[in-house]
Amino acid sequence: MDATVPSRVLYPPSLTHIHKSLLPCHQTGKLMLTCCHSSRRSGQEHTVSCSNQSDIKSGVDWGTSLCGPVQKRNLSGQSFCSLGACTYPGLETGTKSLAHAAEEKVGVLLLNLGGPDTLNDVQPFLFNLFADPDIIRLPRLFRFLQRPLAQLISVLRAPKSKEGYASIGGGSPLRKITDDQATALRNALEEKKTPVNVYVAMRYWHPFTEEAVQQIKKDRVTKLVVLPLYPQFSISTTGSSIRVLQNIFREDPFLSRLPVSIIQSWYQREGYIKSMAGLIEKELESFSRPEEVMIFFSAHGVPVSYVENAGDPYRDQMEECIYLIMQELKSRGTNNAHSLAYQSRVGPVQWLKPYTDEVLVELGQKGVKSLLAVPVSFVSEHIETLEEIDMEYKELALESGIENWGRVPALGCTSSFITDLADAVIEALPSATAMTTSSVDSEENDLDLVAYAIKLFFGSILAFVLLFSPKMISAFRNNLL
Ligand SMILES: C=CC1=C(C)c2cc3[nH]c(cc4nc(cc5[nH]c(cc1n2)c(C)c5CCC(=O)O)C(CCC(=O)O)=C4C)c(C)c3C=C
Ligand SMILES: [Fe+2]
Repeated sequence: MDATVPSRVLYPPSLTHIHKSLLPCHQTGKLMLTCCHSSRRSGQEHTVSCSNQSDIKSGVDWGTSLCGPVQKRNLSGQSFCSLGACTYPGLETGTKSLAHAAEEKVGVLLLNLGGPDTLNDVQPFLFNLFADPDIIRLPRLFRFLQRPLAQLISVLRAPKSKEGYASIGGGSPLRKITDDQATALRNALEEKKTPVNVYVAMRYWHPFTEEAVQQIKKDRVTKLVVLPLYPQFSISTTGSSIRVLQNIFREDPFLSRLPVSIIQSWYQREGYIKSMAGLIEKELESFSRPEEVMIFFSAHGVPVSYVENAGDPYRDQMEECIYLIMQELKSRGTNNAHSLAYQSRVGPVQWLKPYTDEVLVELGQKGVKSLLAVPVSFVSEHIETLEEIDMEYKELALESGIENWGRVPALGCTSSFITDLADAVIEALPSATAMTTSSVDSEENDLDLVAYAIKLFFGSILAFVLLFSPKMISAFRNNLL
């Protein structure tokens, strides 16, 4: 890694920062927010998203505030973003006196998805997930339908999801694994002479983000590092959790002044890449002819529109991540063939391709005999590794002619990985600044009752038409919901 890289840590995407980065778009001339993200495919730095001002207000289009205005590229081809330091009146950043530093109480907030603890939790968990406007992105006119739609989809999907959770022991293992990671991270930071409190904030199940934030307030934390447990950024995961955090922080006088540093993604960190390469190498050894094994990266998908319309950097980051892991393996003398596909699609829209199930069948038909599946978008075991990969995809692969199947375990508490997360936290600390916001959102929230009634009327008609559209009906038939 290039030692001259100033920081890979991003500041909280506050509206203050967003306004600073409004620029006229060279294509349309409209005022646009820019988010820089370099791509390995082009080999050059380029801007992947331009979103117009109305999108900013919606609070949904996370393409707008992913990286901030400045992005640089280091010599080894990795991308990072940086923003100028943003100080808040009355709060010094970086140069604290020794006496002040002694009173410091650092918190680390781990962001994760959460999962149902029992089968009874499955439907309410799914409701929380589908009620998230970053998961089902309805046009503004239909936003009032979010909760009824979430209720409907969660009830329809619950039986299928319950079967999945039943087959992995009756609930999600996410809470326990995340708690273990929190403990391991606290210990690793203690060893590095950085004592911290670690908090867990789940997006869709307990402990909810609100619960974690209340604890942070109670503990009078003086500086906070926000660390998502997703290596790559997506609007639907890290973006969604940060939006919730921003909403909570905006309303609270203590929290809105708390210096915060948000690590938005860390897929390019050396420790993570090396840890992944280590797990892959180890698992390859369990095959009788390791050099003939296809390394098959399977990432959780997102709808294509997130990447192509909303500027989600997820696909670019995923491809860069795979590139870096393969480079690391090559440098260790492992030159296996590899491929990347996307799993776990839900609903009647197009998701990132190629789809994992289709690629497995194709590989089998092409004569691939040995395959090592590598889950790459998440660092814990969960339903999509334990059920979807280990059961469904394994069965499909074997039926398709693949004879030798293996799967790399999720990183979990692998010590080199946890140590690297601890380093990421330490690197993030100096850039903590207050999350500041403007009043743009509250102006927008002023309710116009007449407009609301009109929206409700036409929206209901359209929702009815949509729900019974051929696409929706075929999604039900094909078991995609
Ligand atoms: C990087 C990881 C993830 C992305 C991106 C993501 C997007 C995304 N997910 C859904 C719908 C569902 N996800 C579900 C479970 C689930 N999703 C992730 C990770 C990502 N999701 C994890 C780790 C889990 C498992 C949690 C657990 O309990 O172990 C589910 C519920 C399970 C099921 O019924 O299949 C749904 C539904 C969408 C729509 C989406 C992007 C828009
Ligand atoms: Fe998901």
